[in-house]
Amino acid sequence: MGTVGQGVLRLLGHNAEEITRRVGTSVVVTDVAVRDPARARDCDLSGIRVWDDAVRLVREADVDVVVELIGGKTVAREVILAAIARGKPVVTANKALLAEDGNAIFEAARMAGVVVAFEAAVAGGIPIIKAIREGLAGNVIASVAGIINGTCNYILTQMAEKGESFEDALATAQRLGYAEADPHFDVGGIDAAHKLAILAAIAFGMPLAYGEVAVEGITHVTPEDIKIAQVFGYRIKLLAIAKRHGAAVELRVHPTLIPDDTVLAKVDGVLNAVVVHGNAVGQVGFYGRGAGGDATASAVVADVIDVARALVTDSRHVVPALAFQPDALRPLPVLPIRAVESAFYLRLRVADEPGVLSQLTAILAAHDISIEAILQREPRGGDDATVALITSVIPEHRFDDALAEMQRLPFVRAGSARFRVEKFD
Ligand SMILES: NC(=O)c1ccc[n+]([C@@H]2O[C@H](COP(=O)([O-])OP(=O)(O)OC[C@H]3O[C@@H](n4cnc5c(N)ncnc54)[C@H](O)[C@@H]3O)[C@@H](O)[C@H]2O)c1
Ligand SMILES: N[C@@H](CCO)C(=O)O
Ligand code: NA
Repeated sequence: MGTVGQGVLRLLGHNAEEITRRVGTSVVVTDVAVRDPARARDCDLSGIRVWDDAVRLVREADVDVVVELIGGKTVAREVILAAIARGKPVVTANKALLAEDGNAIFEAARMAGVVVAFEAAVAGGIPIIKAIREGLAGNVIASVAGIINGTCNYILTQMAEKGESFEDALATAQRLGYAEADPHFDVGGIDAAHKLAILAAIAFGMPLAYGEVAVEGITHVTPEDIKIAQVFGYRIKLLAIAKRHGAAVELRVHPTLIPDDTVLAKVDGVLNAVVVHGNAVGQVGFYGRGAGGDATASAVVADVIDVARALVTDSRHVVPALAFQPDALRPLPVLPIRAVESAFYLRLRVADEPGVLSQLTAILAAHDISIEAILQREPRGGDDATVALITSVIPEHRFDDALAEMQRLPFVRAGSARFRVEKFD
């Protein structure tokens, strides 16, 4: 019931209705184990049996799935092995344990016929495990690389953009629930190396080889290095790289200068990004929140849903074709496009005469449409002039009404262009 555990409990509550429609039955938290029952928590434990001994819970409670969100390699390992021994599927976010002891844990799970699911262990909310293991399974994967520690990326971003000190940025990352219990795992590059070992295993089909990852953290990256790199046109990011070289692989985590006009250079704050190179698909990129209670809970709950579906559905239809159970699909009214809101780009050909702009803008104002950008190009060689503009976000019917009125003006020629504008931020 720490950062991620509370996030999972909240999410299972908030999204209960849709989760039931996806699984075919409700997913209910019946039992939790906590270290300190007296501690105040940002989630509702009413109706839930609270244990002070996690291993005992797993051995004795009447549950279908065990979710391990304790972290570390002692109690967490005991919890997972006890669940496997009882034949209970396990969901965990524990990359440290999996990277270091995963070979033995997965073997024990295989022998017992039990699933150990771990989407939350790598890149938080980004569904990278599922993408590589299932979505890209038709490829021979040549490389997996990216930004996979949210805490380090947050610190480096704050140092570069806000001039914040390393210590202050780390303290904020801890407060926001991004950092590991021991933040040395983050800033020392160890957490990224744990995740890289997991990625390399599922990308290349090799056992977990955490001990062979070359690791360098970000503690010696100074504000001065960040500034000089910026002058050269680079950003400094903690990258994790796994690449095939013939029959060998390279596995490394280190601060890296990357050109500031590349996609990875623009992945800032707690965001993670993973780029996979497959021999059929080419390059595929994944991007999203890599840490934090809610983003990580998204991945944990996805695994819980996977496991729950397998428990309640016949094996040929574990994942419903349309994601929700067939009897849970509900028709939703689709908005007519005229009611959809968007910003618009408009280009008009107009006669070159006085008063053109003011009449066009008067019509827009009358329809309560504000202009975000506008330009007028003078006529060349007897041509008409061009006026182009971008509007604020408005319902489409309002834009169309204004456009129809503009097109009735005597100086507006045929041949206008109109496109929707999406800003994606
Ligand atoms: N925070 C994130 O963004 C994030 C993202 C991905 C994965 N993870 C992983 O998720 C796991 C949990 O991380 P977190 O950030 O929630 O850590 P956290 O420290 O907030 O939570 C861990 C909780 O476990 C409790 N605990 C410790 N020993 C216990 C015991 N014996 N019995 C019962 N409870 C016990 C602690 O009191 C604490 O509340 C870790 O494996 C971490 O690496 C975290
Ligand atoms: N401490 C980790 C949590 C997500 O695995 C990070 O900052 O990325
Ligand atoms: Na993930």
